[in-house]
Amino acid sequence: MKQNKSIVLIGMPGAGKSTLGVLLAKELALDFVDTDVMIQLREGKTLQDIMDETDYLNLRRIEGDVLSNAELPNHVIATGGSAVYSEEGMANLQRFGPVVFLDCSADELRRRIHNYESRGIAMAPGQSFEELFAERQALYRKYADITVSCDGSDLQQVVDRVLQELQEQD
Ligand SMILES: Nc1ncnc2c1ncn2[C@@H]1O[C@H](COP(=O)(O)OP(=O)(O)O)[C@@H](O)[C@H]1O
Ligand SMILES: O=C(O)C1=C[C@@H](OP(=O)(O)O)[C@@H](O)[C@H](O)C1
Ligand SMILES: [Mg+2]
Repeated sequence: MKQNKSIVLIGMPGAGKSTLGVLLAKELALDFVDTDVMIQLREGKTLQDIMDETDYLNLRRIEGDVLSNAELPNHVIATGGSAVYSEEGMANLQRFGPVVFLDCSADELRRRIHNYESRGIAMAPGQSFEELFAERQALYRKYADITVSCDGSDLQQVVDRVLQELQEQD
């Protein structure tokens, strides 16, 4: 594992990007950033406020802008689940290190998250969770350098698996 390299976590809401990212950063002596927090700081409001005041496409636009202009060497970068809608944003993040897709089944995500409809997910009104899941799988796979399955594994097991995959890449 090169010390000057960042790691970019992608995946569905509930996949564990934010929770796992901090643990990974500690294991690897890297800094940690959650791009959702970057968006909120820049806008001075919560993601939910942005969605309520405008719409999900505006949130995706702002997210794309933040990701495209981010300078994040030596970080574990937890993205929001909708980061993959920004081609330019993902291309920028890819400069800093490998993209790790935390791959959870729809059933597992449903078990973890009970408020999908009110969680501020950047999705079209009326779109079902299953439709969103299918639409996004293709995008996560497109950007993934490493895919780690998360079903039935606790946080530490997933962290260990990510670390192992990163070592094998080096
Ligand atoms: N491997 C896991 N096993 C069990 N619970 C998990 C796992 N990964 C994440 N969680 C839980 O799922 C919830 C969502 O995690 P979070 O890190 O916020 O996901 P994301 O940032 O990908 O939306 C949290 O309550 C977290 O503790
Ligand atoms: O997938 C999404 O549309 C979103 C996921 C959220 O982040 P997490 O994936 O960390 O929950 C956050 O960026 C925003 O509420 C939109
Ligand atoms: Mg998160």
